[in-house]
Amino acid sequence: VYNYKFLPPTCKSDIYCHGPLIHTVQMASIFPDSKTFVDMKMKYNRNETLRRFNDMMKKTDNAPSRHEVEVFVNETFDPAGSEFVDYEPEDWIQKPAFLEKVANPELRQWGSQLNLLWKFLGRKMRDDVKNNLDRYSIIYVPHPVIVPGGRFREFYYWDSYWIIRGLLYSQMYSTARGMIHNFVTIVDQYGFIPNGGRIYYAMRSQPPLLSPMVKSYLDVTHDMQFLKDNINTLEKEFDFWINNRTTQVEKDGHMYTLARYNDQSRGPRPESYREDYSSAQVFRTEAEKESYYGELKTAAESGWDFSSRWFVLNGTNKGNLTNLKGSSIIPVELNAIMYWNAKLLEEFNKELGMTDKEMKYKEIGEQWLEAVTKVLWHEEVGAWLDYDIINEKKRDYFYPTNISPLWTNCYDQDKKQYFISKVMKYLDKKNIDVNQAGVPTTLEHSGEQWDYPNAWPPLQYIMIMSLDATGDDWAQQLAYQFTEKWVRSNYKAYNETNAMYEKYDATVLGGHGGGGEYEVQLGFGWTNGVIIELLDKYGDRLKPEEDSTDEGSEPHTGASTSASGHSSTSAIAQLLTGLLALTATFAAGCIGMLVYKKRNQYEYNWLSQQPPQEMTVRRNRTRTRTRL
Ligand SMILES: OC[C@H]1O[C@H](O[C@H]2O[C@H](CO)[C@@H](O)[C@H](O)[C@H]2O)[C@H](O)[C@@H](O)[C@@H]1O
Repeated sequence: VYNYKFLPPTCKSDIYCHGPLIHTVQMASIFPDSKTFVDMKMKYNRNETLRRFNDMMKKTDNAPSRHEVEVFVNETFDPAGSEFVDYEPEDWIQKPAFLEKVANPELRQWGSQLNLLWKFLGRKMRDDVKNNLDRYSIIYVPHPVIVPGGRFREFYYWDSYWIIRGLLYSQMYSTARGMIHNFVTIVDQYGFIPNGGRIYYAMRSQPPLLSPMVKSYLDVTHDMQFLKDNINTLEKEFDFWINNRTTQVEKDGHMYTLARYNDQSRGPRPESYREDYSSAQVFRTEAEKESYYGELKTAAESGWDFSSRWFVLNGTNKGNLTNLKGSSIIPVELNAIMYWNAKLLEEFNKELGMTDKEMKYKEIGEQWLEAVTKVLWHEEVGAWLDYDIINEKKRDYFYPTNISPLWTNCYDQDKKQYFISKVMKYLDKKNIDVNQAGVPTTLEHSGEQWDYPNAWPPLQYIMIMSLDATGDDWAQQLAYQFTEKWVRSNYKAYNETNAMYEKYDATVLGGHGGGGEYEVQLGFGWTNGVIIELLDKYGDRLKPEEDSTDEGSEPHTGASTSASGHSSTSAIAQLLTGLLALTATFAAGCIGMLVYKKRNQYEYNWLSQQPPQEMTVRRNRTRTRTRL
């Protein structure tokens, strides 16, 4: 029986996290997205807010209508997003060096527009937040942040890794430094980094990428003082994962320590309260319901919310959300990242002359590498695989993360060729490259957003950088093929809809992703960061679309042929068409930006998904209406 009684709620607040108020408001369905309510600011202090709520309940005999709840919310709360003021990053520059590396003029122009988007994703908190913290659900941070976009109005932990790398390529060093420093202050306060910048996320984290963020920053700035000032905090964050997220796995008579995602709190996710509470009704007992809530939050901690990757049904990945068992799965990338953390802490301490600590982390790294290899590597498969603790067996399903130990060098470097050739054969067998627009998240079509056919920026990045990091020709060629598909698809979607998406469709060139519990979001922090880095790395040879002179590119299916038929036109016509399209896109972009500047920043712009207009976006060869 799940012992939930001693678990704390998702946060202390009886407005934003638990208790009758959030239950009544969220179950009344006054907003299409449950996250809207928990992002609203209280007009009054907690006691007064509760007094008004109790009054309303008394007047309505504890059964308020939807309208009565709506009136209460409008009278007692300010709109979501009230914590921010307009902010344009001070270190933004118009022509960062990465643009010079992009040979193709269309892609260079696009890169320039992506660089511009940092201005529209910047958020700075009002002073009032600091002075009246108890009226907000936002977690106060001292420096401005770049947010993902749309409904995601606050920082997200793992998203920030790709955002910060993008900022560094855009030469926005002080914004990047500020974001990392925000995380440092949060670890000092909470002991770890929450999933996102809201108190309702404060009992779970996301993949631990703080030390890798610091490494990215140091590689560019060599700011050793920053490292010296913050090394203890980086170690503290690592300790959180070691102390709260590891478990023992037995293999061939030996015990190994490995990490897993594992939320330890009570109640539904406040930002998806109605969804969680309603779907939990299939369970009979409180203990079963609480265990289910725990699994939902554990999946959210992984960043893959939700996916068949966390379904365990009779030892398979079939089922639905009620079969979530992520806390009993040892995930490959989390352990590859834990190894990376240990190696970075070893390296950082070495640079600071802290020999004892350098040795300590060296030893932890060695133990992790051994555990990952013994428990997660499978020679007969040719890949690392997640491990199912319940059924004591490997989960032999394709995920891009199955090769993530190549990204973090979490394998025996003396056997590099052995690992590379095994992995290349594995990928070949899985036929991943048949998809024309990227690498799918899984091969399961569950309808969840972290499943087929969705393709996510961080997973493309992990796949590409894993292959590239090997230094092997064959692997690097495949990395480039994946890059080409991804860049072309993102570019096509941008040209057609003037938007960058949080996720795409691996099977449709220019198609955005879908599924899951909320509408696909625009903006979008990690998407822009990944594309900027790929433009920097491969910009010398990337082209926006396949042309007849392309060599070495894979044959594409008919659906991937350019909608404008460029391949059959002459070079001059191509150039003119390109220039025309570019001017039109740029003009549309400028108009979009002007509209954006004129409207309320949070409620009526395309970054926050509110519609100045409706547009049609192609998806899976049918046309669906998407609000921009
Ligand atoms: O509100 C539902 C869930 O939304 C977030 O998850 C998704 O967006 C995040 C921001 O881009 C991203 O980090 C995550 O991988 C996505 O699945 C949030 O992180 C979840 O906790 C939340 O329940």
